[in-house]
Amino acid sequence: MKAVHFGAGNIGRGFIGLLLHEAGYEVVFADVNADLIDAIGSADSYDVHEVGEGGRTKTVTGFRAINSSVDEDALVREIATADIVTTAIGPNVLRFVAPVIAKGLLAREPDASRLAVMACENAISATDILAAEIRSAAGERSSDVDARAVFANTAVDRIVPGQDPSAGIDVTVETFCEWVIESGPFAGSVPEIPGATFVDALGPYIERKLYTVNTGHATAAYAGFAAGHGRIAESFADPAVRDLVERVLRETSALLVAKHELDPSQQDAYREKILARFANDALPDTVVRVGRQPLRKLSRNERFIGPAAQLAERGMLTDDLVEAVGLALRFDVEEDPESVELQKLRRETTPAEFVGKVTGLPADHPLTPSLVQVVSAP
Ligand SMILES: NC(=O)C1=CN([C@@H]2O[C@H](COP(=O)(O)OP(=O)(O)OC[C@H]3O[C@@H](n4cnc5c(N)ncnc54)[C@H](O)[C@@H]3O)[C@@H](O)[C@H]2O)C=CC1
Ligand SMILES: O=P(O)(O)OC[C@H]1O[C@](O)(CO)[C@@H](O)[C@@H]1O
Repeated sequence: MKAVHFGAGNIGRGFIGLLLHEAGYEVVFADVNADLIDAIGSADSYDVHEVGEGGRTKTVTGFRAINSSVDEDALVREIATADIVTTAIGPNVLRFVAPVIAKGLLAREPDASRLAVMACENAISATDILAAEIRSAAGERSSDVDARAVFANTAVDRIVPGQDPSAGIDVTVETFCEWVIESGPFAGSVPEIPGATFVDALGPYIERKLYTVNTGHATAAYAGFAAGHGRIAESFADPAVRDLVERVLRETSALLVAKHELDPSQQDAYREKILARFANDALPDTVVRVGRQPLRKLSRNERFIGPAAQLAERGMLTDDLVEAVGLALRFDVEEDPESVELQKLRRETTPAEFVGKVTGLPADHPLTPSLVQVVSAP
């Protein structure tokens, strides 16, 4: 069994590549980072160090590596003969890998089994976004794409911090991981991946994950940055930051319970477990990494505006989420192009224009006035 995985970064090596390896797949990593691909290509194994309570080290073997910017033909051949294609490259990059996946699909033998395509990104319906791009890249052969592929959305949860450059291709991760995949598209024959959980309805899982883990983590990052903290664990140990994270997650939990009819005590337990993960001092994670790409994180369906807009539409409280958005506006990191753009927009637009442009909310949305107010604050 063979899997082609796009993105040999933190999640690629430390989570999806590991689980595919444990499931018995040979993993072909495809990445545009030449140094990384050379390092993976010249290694026989790498270690995944799980840190925190119960952590242990796991070794991944049986992989190869392809530089996807220079060796497209080889990549097409690999996809044409693979069982699974996964991605962990960032939601905004999916459109760039779609053309080569389309070529690989169209190069498959017509009687080959259907290729399972799963985007493993922090975004709602990331695989649907990828599938649309693949169909578009296939042009008039888009119906062949659907005959040859099964597209399944997924939710991925494991905190994998930036890595120490001296660690080579080894990866340090937290012990927790959860890969949830929608089963419907497989029509009864899901791929064998023991580390993954297949569910009928992914919607509640992805919203619960994005609006709890990601909303809380990003709040800790933005509040921590504003308070002058560098590491996430240090930020989370600041009582004022922790208090805000807890308040924000009580608001998102209220939405999740109301919308998906979750058991409130189970959601409380889920939230507590996540708060303990944020406090993991063994993870060398930074507020700059977790807060990266603030414009994406402040967009319409993402971790702040997504839940806050739905809460406002239901007439429920959003004060703490709006406070967190206010802190996100102070994320000013020279090396992060979206942070630079965010600060530029703040200087060059009115608060109302800023809210419309960044969040995509119309002026008459019930959340808009409180956002305009927080953007107007000095
Ligand atoms: N790191 C984490 O804790 C978590 C990350 N995620 C999600 O996983 C995805 C990946 O995140 P990370 O692994 O942290 O990022 P990363 O930056 O460590 O890895 C991304 C990799 O994708 C590669 N890449 C970029 N453009 C590419 C292209 N066109 N073709 C092939 N490879 C390309 C980069 O060179 C890099 O090696 C993101 O969507 C993120 O939101 C989800 C859960 C947790
Ligand atoms: O990867 P994104 O979407 O930029 O979000 C930042 C971080 O959020 C988490 O997924 C969960 O908190 C991180 O570990 C992740 O890298």
